[in-house]
Amino acid sequence: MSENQNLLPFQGEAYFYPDFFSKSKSDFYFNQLLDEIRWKQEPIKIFGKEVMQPRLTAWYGDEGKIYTYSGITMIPHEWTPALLEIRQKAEEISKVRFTSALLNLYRDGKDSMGWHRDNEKELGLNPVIGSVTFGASRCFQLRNYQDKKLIRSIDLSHGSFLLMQGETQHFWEHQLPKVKNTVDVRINITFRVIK
Ligand SMILES: O=C(O)CCC(=O)C(=O)O
Ligand SMILES: [Fe+2]
Repeated sequence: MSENQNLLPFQGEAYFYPDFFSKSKSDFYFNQLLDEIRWKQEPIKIFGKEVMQPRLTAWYGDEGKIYTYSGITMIPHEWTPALLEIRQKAEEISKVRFTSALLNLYRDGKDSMGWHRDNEKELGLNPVIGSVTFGASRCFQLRNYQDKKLIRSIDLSHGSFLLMQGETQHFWEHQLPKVKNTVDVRINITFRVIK
């Protein structure tokens, strides 16, 4: 792994590993996850109003690690063998023990995730987030919270790994914007440590 320069100029750390999983492993995991994960479209509360999220999600993890975000409480499903293998690789490079994973499935270019920080109190002071991508590449952006003109963009490709740590979740928001051109399904796993 040589591609490990910090993508952020200050106030946090983000490291990108483009070929974290081999092509054949990535193809295998993509199909496996597409098939066996209990994908659902869930509502979230925005200013007290329920709206459907523009993507499918699922929550997996250690028993009892309950997570609340945007007004919904997520009770985890049990780890699958594939998720445990992927987590193992993510843990080796991240040097933390991940308790939980939020999975996202973007069906096409209209599915997205808006600007946010992964700063729920369950994640502790400086969250370590390990993000795995299988399937279509999508543009991922980090934007400084104080200076919203300061943006870093990166293509998260099939089999890649992005590690965010340090003060990143205090000072940088991130998003996965919609795209106009046709894109295939993308699966993302964000591994997290719930305290
Ligand atoms: O799909 C992605 O790459 C981003 C996912 C994300 O930001 C999240 O799950 O909090
Ligand atoms: Fe996030």
